[in-house]
Amino acid sequence: MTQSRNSTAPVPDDVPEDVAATPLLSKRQMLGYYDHLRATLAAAQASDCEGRPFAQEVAASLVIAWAREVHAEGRKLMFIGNGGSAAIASHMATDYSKNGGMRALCLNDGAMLTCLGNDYGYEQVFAKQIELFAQDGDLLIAISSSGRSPNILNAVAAARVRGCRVITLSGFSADNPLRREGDINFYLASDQYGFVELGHLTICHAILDFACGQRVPLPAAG
Ligand SMILES: O=C(CO)[C@@H](O)[C@H](O)[C@H](O)[C@H](O)COP(=O)(O)O
Repeated sequence: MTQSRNSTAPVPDDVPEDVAATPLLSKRQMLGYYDHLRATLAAAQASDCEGRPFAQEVAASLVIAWAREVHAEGRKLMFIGNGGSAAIASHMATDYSKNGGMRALCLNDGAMLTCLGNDYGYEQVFAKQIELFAQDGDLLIAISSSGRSPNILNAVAAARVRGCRVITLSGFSADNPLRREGDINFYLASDQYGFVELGHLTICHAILDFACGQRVPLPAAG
């Protein structure tokens, strides 16, 4: 065992040379990242379409109530996002269906995306699917870190035409356009994809876990 250069943590002898030669992450750096993520999440903002602020827990409770209502009325949840947010959309559609017992899907099918992108342009890939599949009373969950992706904004507009309710999750600039478009808008004040994406995933997952009655240890008072 040797010692890493910027930490007191021992490095196993069998670590490959090229890894050992790379400056190692310090535990302080790792904890700093985790702390920053927690602080970003704790400060997450939620508002309605007029920009009136909600407490995070009120917004989360409303989402649970709406998701149950949508299901009871035979309607569905639709998740959309690009890149890392597409992965969140897939993950959430799976979990809201399997664990939450709701009709939930994501609009990420590869053949559909390439077809619509090729035929109508990438800016229409979600809007066209909403025109095809959305019903009055469905709930669209639109996830975009920048809050500026045209295909997400177009999808929200298409969902309105169809009579869907909309929940948005965004980040980066506080005046990003998506943040004004949902009935409920979650916003994370960070300009880094990692924090915004992890934050969005955490918010969506926490809402589902609470909806499923999962017990979570409460933080110490004070
Ligand atoms: O993490 C990253 C950025 O490095 C990507 O996966 C990211 O999700 C993609 O660049 C997306 O296209 C970003 O779109 P959006 O979330 O800002 O709407």
